[in-house]
Amino acid sequence: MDHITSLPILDLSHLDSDQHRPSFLRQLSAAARDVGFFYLINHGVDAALSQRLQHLSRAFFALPEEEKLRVAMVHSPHFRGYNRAGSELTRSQPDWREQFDIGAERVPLTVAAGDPGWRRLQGPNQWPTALPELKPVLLAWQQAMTAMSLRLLRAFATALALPEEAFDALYGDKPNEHIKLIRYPGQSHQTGNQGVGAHKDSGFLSFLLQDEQRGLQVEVEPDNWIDARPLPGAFVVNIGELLELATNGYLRATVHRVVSPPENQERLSIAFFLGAQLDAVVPVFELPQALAHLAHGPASDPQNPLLRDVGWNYLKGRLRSHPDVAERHYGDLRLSSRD
Ligand SMILES: O=C(O)CCC(=O)C(=O)O
Ligand SMILES: [Fe+2]
Repeated sequence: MDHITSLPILDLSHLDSDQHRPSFLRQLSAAARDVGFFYLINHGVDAALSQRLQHLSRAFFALPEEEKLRVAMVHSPHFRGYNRAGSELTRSQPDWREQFDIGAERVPLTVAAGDPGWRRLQGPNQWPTALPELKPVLLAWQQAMTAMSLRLLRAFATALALPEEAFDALYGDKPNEHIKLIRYPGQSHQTGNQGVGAHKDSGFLSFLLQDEQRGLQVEVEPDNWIDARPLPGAFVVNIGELLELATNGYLRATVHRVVSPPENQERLSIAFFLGAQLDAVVPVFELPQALAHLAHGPASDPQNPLLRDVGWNYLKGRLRSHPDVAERHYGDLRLSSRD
C-alpha cells in the first residue's frame, strides 16, 4: 500500500444516489478499515447552525473565569460542565485545553442502594446563565448530529454486509451523545505543546468540527503522523474502540493527538461522540469471511469487559479522567469487581 499522506474525503449525499451508493459504501468500508479517519462532506447538518455554535463556543470561553467556574464539572454527578486547561491528563501529561462537556439532556434516573453506579451518568446539563443562547443552539446541533450519525452508522452496517439495523438496538431511543466544546490555548514555555496527548476514542463514532487552526494529527501508520488540516464544511470522522471491538478489529480505532497552536494563537474545536445506550451490551458482530480476513485490527475477546457493559465502561473512563468528580459524587462506589 502507498503511504497515506492525507485523509480520504467521503460525500454522504452519495448514500441517497442509486448511482453513487455502492461506491460510497466501498469507500466507507476501506477508509474506516485502512485509516480509521476521514472527512465527511455534504452531511446535511446545517452549516449556519454549526457556525452559530462555533461562535457561541468562542463566546463561552471568552467569559470571565468566574462565570465558567459557576458551571464547573465538579458540581455535576453526570460529568457535565467546564474544566480548566491542564486538569485532564493523557499519558500522565496535562492536556492544555479548556473544555465544556454536554450530554443528552435528560432527567436523572432514580438510584437506589445497590443500583449500578452508571445510572448516575444520566441527568441534566449545566448551562451558563451569562450565555443563554448556548442551550438552544447546542441542543439543536446535538439533535442534527445524532440524526446524521445514526444514518452514517447504518451505512457502516450495510458496508460491513450486516443488516442495516444491526447497530440500532445499541441506541434504542436513548443514544448516549456527548459533546465537548474545546479551546486550545497557544504554546508557552510553562505548558509545552500537548493540546491533547495521543489517544484512541473509546466510543462508537466521533465527529470533529474544527476551526481554521491546524493541530489535529493522526497516526495513520506506526510513527507516520499526518495533519488532519481543517477542511471547511467537513467533519473529521473517526472510529472509537467500541466499534473496533464490535467489528472484531475490522474497523480501526486510530491514535490521534492535538499539538497546541503557536504562541498567542488559539484553536477551537467541537467534538461530538456517539455512544451506545448506557444499559446496552455490545456483541461482537460476525462479519462475512471475505471481509473478516481483511481486518487489520486486534481480534476481539468476547469476554472483554469493554464490550460487555456500555454503562460501566463509560463510567470507568469518566472517573479516570475526572478524579475530582469521582471523589465528590462517586466516593461510595466500589468499582474493583469490575476493573
Ligand atoms: O480537538 C480535536 O480536534 C480533537 C479532540 C479529540 O481528539 C478528543 O477530544 O477526543
Ligand atoms: Fe479523540
